[in-house]
Amino acid sequence: MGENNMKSSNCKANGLDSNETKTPFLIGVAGGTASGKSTVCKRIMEQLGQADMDHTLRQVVSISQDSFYRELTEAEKAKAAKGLFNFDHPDAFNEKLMYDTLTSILEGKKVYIPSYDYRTNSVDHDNQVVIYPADVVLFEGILVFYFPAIRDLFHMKLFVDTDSDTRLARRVPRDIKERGRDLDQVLIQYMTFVKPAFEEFCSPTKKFADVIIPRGADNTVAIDLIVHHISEILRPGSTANTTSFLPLNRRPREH
Ligand SMILES: Nc1ncnc2c1ncn2[C@@H]1O[C@H](COP(=O)(O)OP(=O)(O)O)[C@@H](O)[C@H]1O
Ligand SMILES: Nc1ccn([C@@H]2O[C@H](COP(=O)(O)O)[C@@H](O)[C@H]2O)c(=O)n1
Repeated sequence: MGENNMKSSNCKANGLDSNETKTPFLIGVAGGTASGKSTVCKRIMEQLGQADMDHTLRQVVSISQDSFYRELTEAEKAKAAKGLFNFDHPDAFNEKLMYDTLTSILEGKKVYIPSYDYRTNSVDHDNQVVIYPADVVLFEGILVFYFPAIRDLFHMKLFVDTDSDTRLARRVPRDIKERGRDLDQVLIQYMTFVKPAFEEFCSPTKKFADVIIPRGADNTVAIDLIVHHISEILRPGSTANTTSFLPLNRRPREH
């Protein structure tokens, strides 16, 4: 199905005529490294029957903040290869690209997201992912609530709160198997940057969350409640309208 058909089917599902563009419901999912953010997003999509669907037809999409790491200089790349670059500091991200992409998504536009290669610590511009307009967009990452302008864009904010020992125990094998790291590198990076930056930049953003999800994807009750809420938004004939999805600071003034 083409892009226009997709937009029209989404609009129908929400009681809009095909010329109206719907503002997607934007959900931020924050939490420490390996807390289960992407697994929680995956569960939400699975329960909504969206996981194994053609991506052009999805009503719910999930995007990782890791796609918005900034390009490194050659000197920074050399440090990163030894686990000596701080990827957990807000300065490691391209905040403007993140903001511009999310605002385009909120305007109902199709956007292109770079993929990220953890093995080379670089953005892969040759493999961009197309994000088609959707009804619900999940944006997950360690610092999605850190930047005030970006934080204000979310309609709902979730914080995945998993014990730090569990997170480290999950991060070590993941980084070795999936991100091409060796044990020393993972542990040095964790103790030098990841843990202190979590305390300084990520953990304090928990206070902005609407819902805190203890134990991540193991917390099936929390996930069921969130899925129920999203289902209501997707329900055909839902009373939710375009402006009611807008963050407070972007809604037109009522007279
Ligand atoms: N509830 C869980 N039980 C066991 N392993 C899990 C659970 N949640 C996540 N994992 C594993 O932990 C690692 C990190 O999970 P992930 O969802 O990618 O975290 P994040 O997106 O927060 O970095 C992955 O290897 C994942 O398969
Ligand atoms: N080149 C990179 C980029 C990021 N990281 C680490 O990834 C973590 C964030 O991703 P999660 O899936 O774990 O949330 C973050 O803690 C960075 O340290 C990296 O190691 N290399």
